[in-house]
Amino acid sequence: MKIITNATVITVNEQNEVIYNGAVGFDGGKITYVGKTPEDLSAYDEIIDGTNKYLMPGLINTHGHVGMSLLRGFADDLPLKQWLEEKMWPMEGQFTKEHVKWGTAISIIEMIRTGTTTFVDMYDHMDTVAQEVEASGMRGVLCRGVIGFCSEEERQQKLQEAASFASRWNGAANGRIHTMMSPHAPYTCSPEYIQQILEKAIELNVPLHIHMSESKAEVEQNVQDYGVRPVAHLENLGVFNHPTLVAHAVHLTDEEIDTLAKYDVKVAHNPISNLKLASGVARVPEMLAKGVCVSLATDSSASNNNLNLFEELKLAAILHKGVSYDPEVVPAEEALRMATRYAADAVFQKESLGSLEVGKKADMIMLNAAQAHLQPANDPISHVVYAANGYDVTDTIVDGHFLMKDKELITMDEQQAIAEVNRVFALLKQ
Ligand SMILES: Nc1ncnc2c1ncn2[C@@H]1O[C@H](CSCC[C@H]([NH3+])C(=O)O)[C@@H](O)[C@H]1O
Ligand SMILES: [Zn+2]
Repeated sequence: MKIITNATVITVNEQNEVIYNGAVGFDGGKITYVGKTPEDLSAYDEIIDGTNKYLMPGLINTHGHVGMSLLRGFADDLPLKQWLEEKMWPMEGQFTKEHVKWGTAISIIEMIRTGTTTFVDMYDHMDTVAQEVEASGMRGVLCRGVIGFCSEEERQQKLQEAASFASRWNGAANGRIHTMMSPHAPYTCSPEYIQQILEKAIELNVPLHIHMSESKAEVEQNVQDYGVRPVAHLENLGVFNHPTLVAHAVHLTDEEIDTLAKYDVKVAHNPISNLKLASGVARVPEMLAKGVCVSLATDSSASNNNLNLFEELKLAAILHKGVSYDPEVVPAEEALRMATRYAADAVFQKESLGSLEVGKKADMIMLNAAQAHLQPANDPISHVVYAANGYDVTDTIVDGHFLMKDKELITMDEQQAIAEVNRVFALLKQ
């Protein structure tokens, strides 16, 4: 049994408790104690001093494409459609396993360094992504995303690949890997294809993950092609009768927000990506007010351009205040829940992730609180959301194992990943 002692514990439990001089005990990957630092520590065989540290749940990034870190800085300042069709897809078409391996490796390193302990990934070459998750000790919710712009034969082959991936890796890596099925978007998959993917998801009993209502142009195109907006389109196809996580949900009417609430559709909010691609600003306060589960995500490093979820945490808390002229929307505690508790719900693991509570997985991070920019030490939650940044994280623990200890990476070779990602990027034709 291990215990971290003398820390400021930000539990993100139902009561939003902060425990000063707190401690978290854990054993076999699970949390066994949360409370004040006990007088008697004789039951523990490892005692980790958390003095001057914030100890909190690891952040959960609910949407992204980690292989795309290879395209960081490759094509900036374009609108979504042009960016995808002219820049991303031609480059991704050349990706081999090796590209995805090293794009994934630098992403995982960045996430470990900035306090993310679980990430959702929609991509291809997913065996490679899953192997990196397994080797790194991270937690992943992974799916082989499929785009239907190809021959029927290729579409069926992609569907088989996605289903085979989802069934082989679900529960792998000591339960650290969960899987989903994923039609890329309503504008890249026909209704028939979406239904076939949905049927597989039902058969395999895994959730569905899809991009939805990201840009105004997408919504208009959907109305032209199918006579309805994307939400009604997916509702009509039966998608929302199945557990579903949608990415973006930027352009929504009041009725569409009601629909998402009614079916308990989970939302991954990607504020930086949506701003950078000029897609717009999601109606997060309205969604939260109606009880929609809204979580935070980075999207990929090609549209962000990093995977530091602390940036989303702050932006989600301030952006919606500015847009609504209401400083009371998305308060700090709510933003923090969107990156932890609600995100655990968004990946259908709310029983085991998202807060520091006895019985949950020991996925947690520590931040160095003894720094000038985190003084005076008066409100830890405010500081974590508004003043801290991802590189204040000193320790990252997943399933009870340290992936970073005192800023030192335990499972990943950063120098090798830096060298390899540059080598394989140079192999691509631009
Ligand atoms: N913000 C975004 N909106 C829509 N699609 C995106 C976004 N960011 C990345 N993508 C794309 O999402 C896809 C992930 S799914 C992979 C699809 C696969 N290559 C196939 O052809 O079947 C990638 O092709 C990305 O370029
Ligand atoms: Zn995406």
